[in-house]
Amino acid sequence: MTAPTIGVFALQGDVREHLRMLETLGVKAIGVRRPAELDAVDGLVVPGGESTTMAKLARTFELLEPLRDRIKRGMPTFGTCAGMILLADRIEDGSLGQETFGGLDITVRRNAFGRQVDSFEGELTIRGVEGQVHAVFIRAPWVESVGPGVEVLGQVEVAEGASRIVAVRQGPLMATSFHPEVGGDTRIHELFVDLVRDSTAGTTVHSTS
Ligand SMILES: NC(=O)CC[C@H](N)C(=O)O
Repeated sequence: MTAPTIGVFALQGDVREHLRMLETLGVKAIGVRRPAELDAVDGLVVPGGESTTMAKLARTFELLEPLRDRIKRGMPTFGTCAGMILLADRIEDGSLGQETFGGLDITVRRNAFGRQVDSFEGELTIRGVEGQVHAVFIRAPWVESVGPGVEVLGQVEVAEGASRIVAVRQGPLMATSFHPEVGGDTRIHELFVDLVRDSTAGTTVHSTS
């Protein structure tokens, strides 16, 4: 099978790190700034950055509707941090009126971890990845609630006995609150590349939950 082409939404955000990670995995990786580039990809990464700006730029560059359409038609898409916000169907209060690409039946809270722990790192267990994953959170969102079709892949403990969801999957859509493109661990990207390969091979992607 030929290697899939995976795009990285490239109007704003940590584009380069994702491209490098995907190339390490033997995938053809391209930046997506225009509808024609979106047409050329089998899957898309929406990176971290600033979600309000990213949505506005997507609209300006006439990518917003084509993106929504591709996601609706089942394009495997992986959102990290701001990318998670953009894939969410709902944003908790404070961001009323903010547009998203949507697709994931989740409600997210932006900048959820608060000022004091604005940015932090930790070891997480992620479903589908053996052992621990070192996760870097930068003004990260968390997932407040998930719909019935959403599989929780990872959580982080925020207080004794209280955890928040930071990684999810729904069919061909995946999202993490943290930045898996930082550092040399390619395993989260591998999960996504597998989703893209399954989808280009024409197999149905089943949720394991
Ligand atoms: N590192 C990030 O992607 C931060 C996301 C940013 N706080 C937002 O709300 O868009």
